[in-house]
This record gives sequence, C-alpha cells and structure tokens, in this order.
Amino acid sequence: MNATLDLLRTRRSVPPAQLSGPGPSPEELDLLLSAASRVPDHGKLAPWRFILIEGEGQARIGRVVAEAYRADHPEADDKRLALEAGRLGLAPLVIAVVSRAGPHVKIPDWEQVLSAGAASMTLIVAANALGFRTSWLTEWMAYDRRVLDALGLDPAERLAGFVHVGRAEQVPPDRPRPALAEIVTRY
Ligand SMILES: Cc1cc2nc3c(=O)[nH]c(=O)nc-3n(C[C@H](O)[C@H](O)[C@H](O)COP(=O)(O)O)c2cc1C
Repeated sequence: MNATLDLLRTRRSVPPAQLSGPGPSPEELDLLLSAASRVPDHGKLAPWRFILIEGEGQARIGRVVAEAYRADHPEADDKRLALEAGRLGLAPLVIAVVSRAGPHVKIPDWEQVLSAGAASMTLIVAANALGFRTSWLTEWMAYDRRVLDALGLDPAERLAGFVHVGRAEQVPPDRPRPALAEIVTRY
C-alpha cells in the first residue's frame, strides 16, 4: 500500500509517558514545521504559530503548571504537583500549536481555527512519517491563562493543543472507529 495511506489508516496516538528520546534533529524539526505551515489557509493569513518546548523550557513551564495547579488545589500533595509539573516534560519535544484566528473582513474566524487544526494534524502526520510517535493533547493547561501567559500567548490567541513528539517501540492497540455508514451520507 502507498506509505502515506498506510500511515493515515494505521496512525495511533501514543501517550506522552511512553514517548522517549531522541527527539527530532534540527533538520527533521525543520521538515515538520515546514510541512505544518503549508496547510490550506483561506486568505493566506497564517493564522497559527508554533512554540517549541524542550529541555529547560519543559522544566520552566512545568513549574508554572504546578504553581497554577497548587493555587487552584491547595490540598494537592507533592506527588500530584510533580505529576502536573511533568505533563509537558514527558516526551522529548512538545510543540504548542497556537491559533491566531481573529476578526477579518472576509475570512471567518471558524475557517482560521480549522486551519490551525490542519496545521496540528499535518505536524502529526509528518512526525509519524519520520518514524516518531505523537499525542495531541490539551488538558486543563491549554485553557489556563497563567500557563498561556507564561508561553507568551496574547489574549486573542488560543492553544490548538500540545503535540507531544517522541519515539516508541510499542503503539497501543487500535480503538473502535466510527462506522462510515454512520458518518457518511450522499446528497
Ligand atoms: C484538540 C484536541 C485536544 C485533545 N485533547 C486531549 C486531552 O486533553 N486528553 C486526551 O486524553 N485526549 C485528547 N485528545 C485526543 C487524542 O489526541 C487522541 O485522538 C485520542 O487519544 C485517541 O487516539 P488516536 O489519535 O490514536 O485515535 C485531543 C484531541 C484533539 C483533536
């Protein structure tokens, strides 16, 4: 079968805790980001951007995440705080995909948001094509203003998600997929 179709037909998310290093090389990273930034984009607005979170950056955002969690859950014990601090530090690389959708005279916000989704998915397909495994997650941090501020999102920007990238020998067994008969109609 064609390799692209094979990938699309079999791709599975792998939880960040199962993603190990090494992460993408600078050349591979360039490939991923170039692929992700040539998705359909009505109006050529580039309504997305990417934040690479690696190494010390993962530790730094982890401290912000844990502090935000502690402020909201004063009862949280050290184990829980360590878990929260580590969420963005499990895979060797996390790419935050930022939607920059905003008011435009012609292009609806919705279409700009969809383009950020396409960028996220293209990043995932490209990473898997290079032999990496991925997970596209938001969790509570993606909606937390303190975390978004630390990452440098302005108030008009939204996080499409964190794409965790790494290597994994094992891929989880497949999950049930929707039957085409239930989601496809003819007009
Ligand atoms: C925008 C977006 C956010 C997501 N956030 C989460 C999340 O926070 N937690 C989670 O368990 N799955 C989340 N998912 C789902 C996973 O990415 C993944 O699709 C799911 O685990 C099923 O695995 P699969 O990709 O192999 O089908 C999200 C998906 C999307 C599109």
